[in-house]
Amino acid sequence: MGVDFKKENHVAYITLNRPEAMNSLDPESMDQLVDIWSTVKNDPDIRVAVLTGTGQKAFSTGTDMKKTPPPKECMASIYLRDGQPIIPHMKMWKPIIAAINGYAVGGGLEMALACDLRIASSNAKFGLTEVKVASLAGLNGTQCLPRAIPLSVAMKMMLTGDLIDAQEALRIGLVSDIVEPDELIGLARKYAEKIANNAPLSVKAVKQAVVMGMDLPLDHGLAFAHLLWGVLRDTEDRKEGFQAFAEKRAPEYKGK
Ligand SMILES: CC(C)(COP(=O)(O)OP(=O)(O)OC[C@H]1O[C@@H](n2cnc3c(N)ncnc32)[C@H](O)[C@@H]1OP(=O)(O)O)[C@@H](O)C(=O)NCCC(=O)NCCSC(=O)/C(=C/c1ccccc1)CC(=O)O
Repeated sequence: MGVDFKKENHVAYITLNRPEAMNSLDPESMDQLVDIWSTVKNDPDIRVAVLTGTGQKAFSTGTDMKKTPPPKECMASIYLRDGQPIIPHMKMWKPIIAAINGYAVGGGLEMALACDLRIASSNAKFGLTEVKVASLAGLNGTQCLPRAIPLSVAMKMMLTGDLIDAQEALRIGLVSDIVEPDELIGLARKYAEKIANNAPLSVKAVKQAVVMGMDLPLDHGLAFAHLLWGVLRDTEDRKEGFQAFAEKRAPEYKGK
Protein backbone atom coordinates (compact mmCIF):
# COMPACT_ATOMS: atom_id res chain seq x y z
CA MET A 1 0.00 0.00 0.00
CA GLY A 2 1.34 3.46 -0.91
CA VAL A 3 -0.62 5.24 1.81
CA ASP A 4 -1.88 3.91 5.16
CA PHE A 5 -4.92 5.26 6.92
CA LYS A 6 -6.28 4.75 10.41
CA LYS A 7 -8.61 6.57 12.77
CA GLU A 8 -8.24 6.77 16.58
CA ASN A 9 -9.93 9.07 19.12
CA HIS A 10 -11.33 11.39 16.42
CA VAL A 11 -7.87 11.67 14.81
CA ALA A 12 -7.08 10.45 11.27
CA TYR A 13 -3.50 9.23 10.73
CA ILE A 14 -2.35 9.28 7.10
CA THR A 15 1.04 7.68 6.55
CA LEU A 16 2.86 7.83 3.22
CA ASN A 17 4.26 4.33 3.04
CA ARG A 18 6.86 3.90 0.31
CA PRO A 19 10.08 4.20 2.33
CA GLU A 20 12.12 2.47 -0.38
CA ALA A 21 11.38 5.52 -2.60
CA MET A 22 11.55 8.17 0.16
CA ASN A 23 7.73 8.12 0.43
CA SER A 24 7.48 9.82 -2.95
CA LEU A 25 4.10 9.81 -4.64
CA ASP A 26 3.46 7.39 -7.48
CA PRO A 27 0.15 7.65 -9.37
CA GLU A 28 -1.46 4.99 -7.16
CA SER A 29 -0.55 6.90 -3.96
CA MET A 30 -1.95 10.10 -5.44
CA ASP A 31 -5.26 8.34 -6.19
CA GLN A 32 -5.32 6.91 -2.66
CA LEU A 33 -4.66 10.33 -1.13
CA VAL A 34 -7.58 11.85 -3.03
CA ASP A 35 -9.92 9.23 -1.51
CA ILE A 36 -8.38 9.55 1.96
CA TRP A 37 -8.70 13.35 2.08
CA SER A 38 -12.32 13.00 1.00
CA THR A 39 -12.90 10.60 3.93
CA VAL A 40 -11.19 12.97 6.38
CA LYS A 41 -13.28 15.88 5.15
CA ASN A 42 -16.60 14.05 5.21
CA ASP A 43 -16.41 11.69 8.20
CA PRO A 44 -18.04 13.57 11.11
CA ASP A 45 -16.16 11.38 13.59
CA ILE A 46 -12.81 12.79 12.39
CA ARG A 47 -11.85 16.16 13.92
CA VAL A 48 -8.17 16.49 12.99
CA ALA A 49 -5.64 14.71 10.78
CA VAL A 50 -1.93 13.87 11.05
CA LEU A 51 0.09 13.45 7.84
CA THR A 52 3.46 11.70 8.14
CA GLY A 53 5.73 9.19 6.38
CA THR A 54 6.96 5.72 7.22
CA GLY A 55 10.47 5.44 8.67
CA GLN A 56 12.87 8.12 9.83
CA LYS A 57 14.43 9.15 6.51
CA ALA A 58 11.65 10.89 4.62
CA PHE A 59 8.31 12.57 4.99
CA SER A 60 8.02 12.68 1.19
CA THR A 61 10.18 13.73 -1.76
CA GLY A 62 7.23 14.64 -3.98
CA THR A 63 6.51 13.11 -7.36
CA ASP A 64 7.94 9.64 -7.86
CA MET A 65 10.12 10.58 -10.80
CA LYS A 66 10.73 6.95 -11.75
CA LYS A 67 7.14 5.79 -11.75
CA THR A 68 5.23 8.75 -13.07
CA PRO A 69 4.48 7.94 -16.71
CA PRO A 70 4.49 10.59 -19.41
CA PRO A 71 0.94 11.96 -19.66
CA LYS A 72 -1.30 10.50 -22.34
CA GLU A 73 -3.72 13.43 -22.33
CA CYS A 74 -3.01 17.11 -22.84
CA MET A 75 -2.66 19.26 -19.71
CA ALA A 76 -5.90 21.14 -20.36
CA SER A 77 -8.06 18.04 -20.27
CA ILE A 78 -6.41 16.76 -17.08
CA TYR A 79 -6.41 20.12 -15.29
CA LEU A 80 -9.92 21.10 -16.26
CA ARG A 81 -11.28 17.72 -15.16
CA ASP A 82 -9.45 17.19 -11.86
CA GLY A 83 -7.60 20.38 -11.01
CA GLN A 84 -4.36 19.73 -9.17
CA PRO A 85 -3.64 16.19 -8.02
CA ILE A 86 -3.44 16.67 -4.24
CA ILE A 87 -3.65 20.08 -2.61
CA PRO A 88 -7.31 20.95 -3.41
CA HIS A 89 -8.27 17.67 -1.74
CA MET A 90 -6.47 18.81 1.42
CA LYS A 91 -8.56 21.96 1.62
CA MET A 92 -10.95 21.65 4.54
CA TRP A 93 -11.70 23.40 7.83
CA LYS A 94 -10.49 20.45 9.94
CA PRO A 95 -6.86 21.07 10.97
CA ILE A 96 -4.08 18.96 9.47
CA ILE A 97 -0.76 18.40 11.26
CA ALA A 98 2.36 17.55 9.23
CA ALA A 99 4.73 15.37 11.26
CA ILE A 100 7.86 15.74 9.14
CA ASN A 101 10.09 12.76 9.81
CA GLY A 102 13.01 13.41 7.43
CA TYR A 103 13.21 14.84 3.91
CA ALA A 104 10.28 17.09 2.92
CA VAL A 105 11.29 17.90 -0.61
CA GLY A 106 9.46 19.03 -3.75
CA GLY A 107 5.82 18.00 -3.60
CA GLY A 108 6.57 16.62 -0.12
CA LEU A 109 7.24 20.11 1.22
CA GLU A 110 4.24 21.37 -0.73
CA MET A 111 1.98 18.91 1.10
CA ALA A 112 3.49 20.07 4.41
CA LEU A 113 2.78 23.67 3.40
CA ALA A 114 -0.88 22.72 2.90
CA CYS A 115 -1.01 21.63 6.56
CA ASP A 116 -1.83 23.92 9.49
CA LEU A 117 0.81 22.79 11.96
CA ARG A 118 4.25 21.58 10.98
CA ILE A 119 6.41 19.73 13.50
CA ALA A 120 9.64 18.02 12.57
CA SER A 121 12.25 15.53 13.68
CA SER A 122 15.75 16.87 14.31
CA ASN A 123 17.02 15.15 11.13
CA ALA A 124 14.39 16.72 8.83
CA LYS A 125 15.46 18.59 5.71
CA PHE A 126 13.33 20.88 3.59
CA GLY A 127 13.55 22.06 0.00
CA LEU A 128 11.73 22.96 -3.17
CA THR A 129 14.23 21.31 -5.50
CA GLU A 130 12.04 21.14 -8.61
CA VAL A 131 14.28 23.60 -10.44
CA LYS A 132 17.01 20.95 -10.37
CA VAL A 133 14.84 18.50 -12.29
CA ALA A 134 13.54 21.05 -14.78
CA SER A 135 10.16 21.48 -13.10
CA LEU A 136 8.34 23.88 -10.79
CA ALA A 137 6.75 23.64 -7.35
CA GLY A 138 3.39 23.82 -9.08
CA LEU A 139 1.15 22.47 -6.31
CA ASN A 140 1.43 25.45 -3.94
CA GLY A 141 5.14 25.95 -3.24
CA THR A 142 5.81 29.15 -5.19
CA GLN A 143 2.79 30.77 -3.49
CA CYS A 144 2.81 29.29 0.00
CA LEU A 145 6.53 29.12 0.86
CA PRO A 146 6.97 32.93 0.54
CA ARG A 147 3.87 33.36 2.71
CA ALA A 148 5.28 31.00 5.37
CA ILE A 149 8.87 32.27 5.65
CA PRO A 150 10.83 35.41 4.69
CA LEU A 151 10.80 36.10 0.94
CA SER A 152 14.58 36.17 0.52
CA VAL A 153 14.95 32.74 2.14
CA ALA A 154 12.09 31.32 0.06
CA MET A 155 13.60 32.71 -3.15
CA LYS A 156 17.02 31.28 -2.27
CA MET A 157 15.50 27.86 -1.63
CA MET A 158 13.42 27.84 -4.82
CA LEU A 159 16.07 29.26 -7.17
CA THR A 160 19.03 27.21 -5.90
CA GLY A 161 17.16 24.05 -4.96
CA ASP A 162 19.25 23.96 -1.75
CA LEU A 163 17.88 22.22 1.33
CA ILE A 164 17.64 23.73 4.80
CA ASP A 165 17.90 21.71 8.00
CA ALA A 166 15.48 21.42 10.90
CA GLN A 167 17.22 24.07 13.04
CA GLU A 168 17.02 26.61 10.23
CA ALA A 169 13.37 25.65 9.58
CA LEU A 170 12.60 26.30 13.25
CA ARG A 171 14.52 29.59 13.22
CA ILE A 172 12.54 30.97 10.26
CA GLY A 173 9.21 29.61 11.49
CA LEU A 174 8.63 26.96 8.82
CA VAL A 175 8.02 24.50 11.67
CA SER A 176 6.83 25.13 15.21
CA ASP A 177 8.65 22.31 17.03
CA ILE A 178 11.64 20.00 16.62
CA VAL A 179 11.97 16.75 18.53
CA GLU A 180 14.09 13.61 18.31
CA PRO A 181 12.86 11.22 15.58
CA ASP A 182 11.50 8.70 18.11
CA GLU A 183 9.36 11.39 19.75
CA LEU A 184 7.78 12.87 16.62
CA ILE A 185 4.61 10.81 16.28
CA GLY A 186 4.00 11.08 20.03
CA LEU A 187 4.12 14.86 19.79
CA ALA A 188 1.82 14.83 16.76
CA ARG A 189 -0.61 12.63 18.67
CA LYS A 190 -0.45 14.94 21.68
CA TYR A 191 -1.29 18.04 19.61
CA ALA A 192 -3.95 16.18 17.59
CA GLU A 193 -5.71 14.88 20.69
CA LYS A 194 -5.59 18.32 22.32
CA ILE A 195 -7.24 19.78 19.23
CA ALA A 196 -9.76 16.90 19.04
CA ASN A 197 -10.73 17.54 22.67
CA ASN A 198 -11.66 21.14 21.86
CA ALA A 199 -15.10 22.00 20.47
CA PRO A 200 -15.11 20.81 16.84
CA LEU A 201 -17.10 23.75 15.47
CA SER A 202 -14.88 26.19 17.31
CA VAL A 203 -11.75 24.52 15.91
CA LYS A 204 -13.12 24.73 12.36
CA ALA A 205 -14.13 28.36 12.87
CA VAL A 206 -10.63 29.28 14.07
CA LYS A 207 -9.09 27.73 10.96
CA GLN A 208 -11.64 29.44 8.70
CA ALA A 209 -11.10 32.82 10.35
CA VAL A 210 -7.32 32.57 10.01
CA VAL A 211 -7.13 31.07 6.50
CA MET A 212 -9.74 33.36 4.96
CA GLY A 213 -8.72 36.35 7.06
CA MET A 214 -5.10 36.20 5.85
CA ASP A 215 -6.23 37.29 2.37
CA LEU A 216 -8.50 40.10 3.63
CA PRO A 217 -7.75 43.68 4.68
CA LEU A 218 -7.64 43.81 8.50
CA ASP A 219 -11.01 45.55 8.92
CA HIS A 220 -12.75 42.97 6.75
CA GLY A 221 -10.98 40.14 8.57
CA LEU A 222 -12.08 41.51 11.94
CA ALA A 223 -15.69 41.79 10.73
CA PHE A 224 -15.56 38.24 9.37
CA ALA A 225 -14.11 36.90 12.65
CA HIS A 226 -16.85 38.66 14.62
CA LEU A 227 -19.50 37.06 12.42
CA LEU A 228 -17.90 33.64 12.96
CA TRP A 229 -17.96 34.27 16.71
CA GLY A 230 -21.68 35.04 16.32
CA VAL A 231 -22.15 31.76 14.44
CA LEU A 232 -20.65 29.90 17.41
CA ARG A 233 -22.48 31.92 20.07
CA ASP A 234 -25.67 29.84 20.05
CA THR A 235 -24.13 26.38 19.76
CA GLU A 236 -24.85 23.69 22.35
CA ASP A 237 -21.11 23.20 22.73
CA ARG A 238 -20.55 26.83 23.77
CA LYS A 239 -23.18 26.44 26.48
CA GLU A 240 -21.51 23.18 27.52
CA GLY A 241 -18.07 24.83 27.57
CA PHE A 242 -19.21 27.66 29.84
CA GLN A 243 -21.17 25.27 32.09
CA ALA A 244 -18.29 22.81 32.40
CA PHE A 245 -15.98 25.69 33.36
CA ALA A 246 -18.39 26.82 36.09
CA GLU A 247 -18.82 23.24 37.35
CA LYS A 248 -15.05 22.62 37.28
CA ARG A 249 -15.32 19.53 35.06
CA ALA A 250 -14.10 18.54 31.58
CA PRO A 251 -16.52 19.56 28.81
CA GLU A 252 -18.19 16.97 26.59
CA TYR A 253 -18.37 18.41 23.12
CA LYS A 254 -20.67 17.06 20.44
CA GLY A 255 -19.97 19.35 17.49
CA LYS A 256 -23.42 20.97 17.70
C1 LIG B 1 15.94 13.55 -0.97
C2 LIG B 1 17.33 13.19 -1.48
C3 LIG B 1 18.24 14.42 -1.44
C4 LIG B 1 17.92 12.12 -0.55
O1 LIG B 1 19.18 11.70 -1.02
P1 LIG B 1 19.84 10.36 -0.44
O2 LIG B 1 21.19 10.27 -1.10
O3 LIG B 1 19.82 10.36 1.04
O4 LIG B 1 18.90 9.17 -0.89
P2 LIG B 1 18.69 8.58 -2.36
O5 LIG B 1 19.65 7.48 -2.59
O6 LIG B 1 18.68 9.68 -3.36
O7 LIG B 1 17.20 8.03 -2.25
C5 LIG B 1 16.88 6.71 -1.80
C6 LIG B 1 16.04 6.02 -2.83
O8 LIG B 1 14.82 6.78 -3.00
C7 LIG B 1 14.66 7.13 -4.36
N1 LIG B 1 13.95 8.43 -4.46
C8 LIG B 1 14.09 9.50 -3.66
N2 LIG B 1 13.27 10.49 -4.07
C9 LIG B 1 12.61 10.01 -5.14
C10 LIG B 1 11.62 10.55 -6.01
N3 LIG B 1 11.12 11.80 -5.82
N4 LIG B 1 11.18 9.79 -7.01
C11 LIG B 1 11.63 8.54 -7.19
N5 LIG B 1 12.55 7.95 -6.39
C12 LIG B 1 13.03 8.69 -5.39
C13 LIG B 1 16.10 7.24 -4.89
O9 LIG B 1 16.13 7.16 -6.29
C14 LIG B 1 16.71 6.04 -4.20
O10 LIG B 1 16.31 4.85 -4.88
P3 LIG B 1 17.38 3.69 -5.21
O11 LIG B 1 18.47 4.33 -6.02
O12 LIG B 1 17.86 3.20 -3.87
O13 LIG B 1 16.57 2.66 -5.96
C15 LIG B 1 17.24 12.63 -2.91
O14 LIG B 1 16.60 11.38 -2.88
C16 LIG B 1 16.54 13.52 -3.88
O15 LIG B 1 17.04 14.55 -4.28
N6 LIG B 1 15.34 13.09 -4.30
C17 LIG B 1 14.58 13.78 -5.31
C18 LIG B 1 13.80 14.92 -4.70
C19 LIG B 1 13.11 15.75 -5.78
O16 LIG B 1 13.70 16.19 -6.75
N7 LIG B 1 11.80 16.01 -5.62
C20 LIG B 1 11.00 16.78 -6.51
C21 LIG B 1 10.24 15.87 -7.43
S1 LIG B 1 9.25 16.83 -8.59
C22 LIG B 1 7.83 17.21 -7.66
O17 LIG B 1 7.71 16.82 -6.53
C23 LIG B 1 6.78 17.96 -8.35
C24 LIG B 1 5.54 18.05 -7.75
C25 LIG B 1 4.35 18.45 -8.45
C26 LIG B 1 4.16 19.77 -8.91
C27 LIG B 1 3.01 20.11 -9.60
C28 LIG B 1 2.03 19.17 -9.84
C29 LIG B 1 2.21 17.86 -9.39
C30 LIG B 1 3.35 17.51 -8.69
C31 LIG B 1 7.05 18.52 -9.71
C32 LIG B 1 6.73 17.60 -10.86
O18 LIG B 1 6.10 16.54 -10.69
O19 LIG B 1 7.09 17.98 -12.01
